[in-house]
Amino acid sequence: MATYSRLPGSVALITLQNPPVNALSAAVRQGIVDTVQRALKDPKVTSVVICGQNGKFCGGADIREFAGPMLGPPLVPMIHAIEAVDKPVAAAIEGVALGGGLELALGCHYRIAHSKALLGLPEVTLGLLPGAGGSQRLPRLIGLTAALDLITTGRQHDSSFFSSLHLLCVCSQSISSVCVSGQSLDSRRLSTLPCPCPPDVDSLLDKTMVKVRQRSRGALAPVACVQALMAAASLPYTQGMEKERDLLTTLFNSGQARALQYAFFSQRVVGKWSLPSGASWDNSAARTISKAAVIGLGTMGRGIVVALALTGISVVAVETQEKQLAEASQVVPAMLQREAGRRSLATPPGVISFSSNLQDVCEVELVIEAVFEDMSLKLQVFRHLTSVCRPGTLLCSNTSGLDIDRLAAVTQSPGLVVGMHFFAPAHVMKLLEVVYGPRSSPEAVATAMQLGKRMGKVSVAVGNCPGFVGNRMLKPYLEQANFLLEEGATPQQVDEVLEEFGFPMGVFRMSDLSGLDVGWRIRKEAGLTGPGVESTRTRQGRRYSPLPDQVCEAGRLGQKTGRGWYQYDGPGGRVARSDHWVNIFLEAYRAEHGLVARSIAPEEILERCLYALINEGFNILQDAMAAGPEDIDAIYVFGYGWPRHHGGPMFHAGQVGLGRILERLQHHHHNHPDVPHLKPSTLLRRLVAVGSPPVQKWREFINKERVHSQL
Ligand SMILES: CCCCCC/C=C/CC(=O)SCCNC(=O)CCNC(=O)[C@H](O)C(C)(C)COP(=O)(O)OP(=O)(O)OC[C@H]1O[C@@H](n2cnc3c(N)ncnc32)[C@H](O)[C@@H]1OP(=O)(O)O
Repeated sequence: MATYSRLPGSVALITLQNPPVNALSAAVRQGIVDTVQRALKDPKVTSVVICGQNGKFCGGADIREFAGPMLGPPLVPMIHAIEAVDKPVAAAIEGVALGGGLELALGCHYRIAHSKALLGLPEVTLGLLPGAGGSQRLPRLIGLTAALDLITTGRQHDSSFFSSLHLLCVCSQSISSVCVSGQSLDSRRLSTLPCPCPPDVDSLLDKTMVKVRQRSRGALAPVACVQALMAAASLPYTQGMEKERDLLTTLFNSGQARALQYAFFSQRVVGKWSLPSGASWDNSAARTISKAAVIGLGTMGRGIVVALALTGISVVAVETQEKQLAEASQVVPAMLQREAGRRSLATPPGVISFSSNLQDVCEVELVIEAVFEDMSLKLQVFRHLTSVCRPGTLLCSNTSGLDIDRLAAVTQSPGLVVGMHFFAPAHVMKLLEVVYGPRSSPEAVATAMQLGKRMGKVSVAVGNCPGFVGNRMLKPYLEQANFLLEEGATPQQVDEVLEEFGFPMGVFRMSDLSGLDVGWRIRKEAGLTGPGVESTRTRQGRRYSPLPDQVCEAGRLGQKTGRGWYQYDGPGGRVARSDHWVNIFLEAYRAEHGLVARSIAPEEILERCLYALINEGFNILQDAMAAGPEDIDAIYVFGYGWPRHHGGPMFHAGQVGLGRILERLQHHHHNHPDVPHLKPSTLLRRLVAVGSPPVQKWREFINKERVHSQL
């Protein structure tokens, strides 16, 4: 709702009230309409100020309402009516003015803001465009060039940025002096102004469209934003508004908008974690960490040190190999400086000390081990840590899939051991998997989750199983990609299909980037390859492709060696080019194994890679290794490049239709009975059997099924 009060003198104050962010729900819109009317009717009122309760102007349209029918007064005529009134109206912005909130402010005649307020039009991130006049009013106020950047990226900025664009009035003036009654408001009505455009407007729009299409990888909203701004640049306001409405309707009804809105809420759902034990964010106390240590200063360790230091934590960075330590003590401060600059921090807040002595971690509150991914080495480090650290120190491992319980078992306090699985580069990537074992205490999980949040990560609590959630699902995906090569596809064909779907990189380009030796080592440890293992295509009772092992054996480890599934300009080269060697190698391989190459349709490539991955997601939910589909989807969107406009693998399964996924998995499993990952999960079958409920209902369904021992 919105409340009305009279300030001393002649100013009416309208306060938006809808905690926590004063979103423009039907009740708030109705409140605005009513209170503006009241101010207009009151002869003693000469000016109006609109503000938000609890130091927040407005977080925009109420996204929760998008799923239902539109009730209450619509936003566009409401804002238009405010702009048209003949008493000056000012928006007094504290906290946030986002989306519809900023559009409301653009309909006011004046805008003033607190220096720390954040403003922006983030609709594009929800699969929409600023559809309450924002795409037409903003460029008329700040010019087409600046508006294009803000609207197509959804970036938020503080008031000094917007003051420089003349979106805000000078803050030092009092509201009553800003809203001087009697002055003509004509020039304050943004809809009546021309849109300032640069001389090369067509070229600017064309270039922006090309850039946006490249960046958006199939997302509709950024393209629609450019189209709406083209209209603002070339059409009168009324026609521009019609274009805005048409584009918004198309976007609003698209699956992409639903996916992006789901992604918005799932990011928040995973923050409210809960464990099968009943421990959760609201009953577990997190410790505040001020001193931490990182053991191992390879690529991951260095990134983790920077991520911690950026939050203001003092870090002891330990590396026992002198050469690596010397290098890290040069590189890490430079990384920290660069990242602080990127985040507009004047000076990096945390202090880092480098050491080659494990003993130096004895005073810290939390340790993150980031040594080489080798169980015996990690066990050795954990045995050492538990003897040198103060009792009560949290011991975390950055393992990407090894058993947390085994590490916990060698310490004096297994309850204080959790996994903190970062993604490279650790100071940049948003995802953190917080891995709990049966003995991890709620306090340890809460502290790791809280620390992740402080580092700006999307932290997801996951159970302890090989590969945890993300890498466990990656395995069947990679496996299918290799089988497709055996059957006749090329790495480029597979990658093109996945990139067309929206991944920034196909599976083979991604593997080259990560290094092919990572998986090779894991397969060797699992006894799947290496000396003494017979070179067959069935291993440990299931279909196995030795292709990636053979590529590694040829010395092709990916970008770092300049050769992998593709060729590069040299070691460390970034641009992937197809390699004749790979084609010859695949032909020879198929001939050796009596395989006849067939032409494989893009649909089959996509189905087999994605549905195998999705099927493993259902198995993970069934095994209670992730609390809900939102957790899996957040992991894939923030850690594995899953296109956000497809919501995440589990959301995508719902969009495709669970019945269809089941039927296609059955089909592929029938054709490949020696591939257990294609066997449809029991949970998927159960969901289909009860009529394929929407993804938001799965968590409840799984819990019920578990109670009734159906899973
Ligand atoms: C029916 C047709 C109408 C078509 C009109 C189309 C026009 C649309 C214009 C729009 O305005 S679209 C919405 C644009 N606004 C946004 O995208 C802002 C989204 N919110 C945020 O970015 C952040 O939440 C925040 C406002 C910066 C606050 O961040 P903070 O970290 O402080 O808190 P959160 O944990 O993110 O949020 C707290 C709480 O509030 C819920 N919430 C936030 N924004 C909205 C919103 N716009 N609508 C509904 N709910 C919102 C959020 O989900 C959290 O809820 P929880 O239950 O506590 O998890």
